[in-house]
Amino acid sequence: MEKIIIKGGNRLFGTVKVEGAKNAVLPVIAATLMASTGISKIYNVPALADVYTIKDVLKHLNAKVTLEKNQLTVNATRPLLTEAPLEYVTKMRASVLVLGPLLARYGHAKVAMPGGCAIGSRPIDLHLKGFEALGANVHVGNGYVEVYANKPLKGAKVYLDVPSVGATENIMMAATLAKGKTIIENAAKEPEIVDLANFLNKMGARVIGAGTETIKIIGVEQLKGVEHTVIADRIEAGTYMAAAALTGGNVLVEGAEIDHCRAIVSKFEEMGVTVMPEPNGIRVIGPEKLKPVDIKTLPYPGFPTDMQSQMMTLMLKAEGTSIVTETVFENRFMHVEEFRRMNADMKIEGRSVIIKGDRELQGAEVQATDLRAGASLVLLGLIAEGYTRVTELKHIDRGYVGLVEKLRTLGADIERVDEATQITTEEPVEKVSSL
Ligand SMILES: CC(=O)N[C@H]1[C@@H](OP(=O)(O)OP(=O)(O)OC[C@H]2O[C@@H](n3ccc(=O)[nH]c3=O)[C@H](O)[C@@H]2O)O[C@H](CO)[C@@H](O)[C@@H]1O
Ligand SMILES: C=C(OP(=O)(O)O)C(=O)O
Repeated sequence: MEKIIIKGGNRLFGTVKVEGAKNAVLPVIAATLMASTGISKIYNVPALADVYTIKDVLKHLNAKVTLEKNQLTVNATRPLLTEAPLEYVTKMRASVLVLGPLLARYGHAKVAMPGGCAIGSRPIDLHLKGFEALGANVHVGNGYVEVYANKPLKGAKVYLDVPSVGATENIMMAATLAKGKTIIENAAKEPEIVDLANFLNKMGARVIGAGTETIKIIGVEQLKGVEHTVIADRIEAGTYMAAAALTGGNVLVEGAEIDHCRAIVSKFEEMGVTVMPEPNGIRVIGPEKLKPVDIKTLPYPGFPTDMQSQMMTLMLKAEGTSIVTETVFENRFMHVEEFRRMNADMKIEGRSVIIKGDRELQGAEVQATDLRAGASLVLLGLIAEGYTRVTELKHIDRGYVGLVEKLRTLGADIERVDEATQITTEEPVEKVSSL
């Protein structure tokens, strides 16, 4: 079994480089399916398990895809299939993002219905509501969801009950080739939505207002392949910022975009962390003592749920009591049990966790329950007494490229091993993606 083993106690110093954003690159890659002419070239593509999964989905659909040194090339000009089987959706929920593009281009798409996951039930009702508003029929049965249009999609007004990131992206993509004007109200405002809109507009789409709660899409006849550089991953950046703050270190998180990290930065500052924007990134200097703080996760520009568990690691070191309230996903506290195995004093009360800080944390054998939980257990290992062994690394590989190497370069005592063979196994992304 593969494990990450960390010996706690080292402060982190130096520079760490942030990759392209997982949550931006996945919808952008899905959108390349709509390019009926030309080749799409996507730069700054992180070599993540999720990227290999979506690449496999595109290949299955008959697109020609190559990934070389962070550059992904997609030729989707030959006829495509419109059905993605279960194996891809179980590996990665974001596989449902091919629904919008295929519906737009072919009037038909079918994917396995995604189930819940470790952070909540995660329905796709709002995606489907949007497709129906554009004139598509939706059929759910035998574990699949099928969307089809008997006549061309027609622009419409769609109000989202919650500003879902995935629903906004899927509806935005479907609407690019619909006749007339679509308006998405209460749209998600995440930077990844803006990145997707920028890519679609380069492809020839007319998307206006991405980044605000009202997005207008004027349908066009066809889209073409173009070049695009994906934005930096604000959650990966936040994770390394947390590592620096937690260990009392001094780290430059290179490539991190301060404008996308405002909520994170503001909470770090409340805790007494020094955060300095520099021309090529964000410098974080951890104090000797952290102050307690309360956070509530919210859609962007609120505090991101994807940084919730990493923030808890800082709270565990703070002098006093902090409270985390999770409002985005109904079940994103699975990591609390694992933190407790490391002697953390945490109590779940409904949608909140009360965290008593400043207690000695102890190394233990713990399991990553989702990708951010996995990264957070590694963070906690950096300050725990003795050795921490983190298992279920497939989750971490979905969202972090070279986590172990990057932390080691900053001075952490950390390695990744396969205990069955006692071989150090670093960067196994391709292997994991084929599990
Ligand atoms: C690949 C990707 O970009 N993943 C991100 C995306 O996930 P994802 O796009 O799945 O998250 P959503 O924004 O859709 O989910 C937000 C909330 O809306 C609910 N909901 C969503 C869709 C729907 O049809 N019905 C419904 O009720 C969800 O259950 C959840 O409670 O945004 C999340 C919220 O910032 C992040 O944690 C994920 O990292
Ligand atoms: C929840 C996350 O991603 P996904 O939606 O891909 O599961 C995440 O990135 O923390």
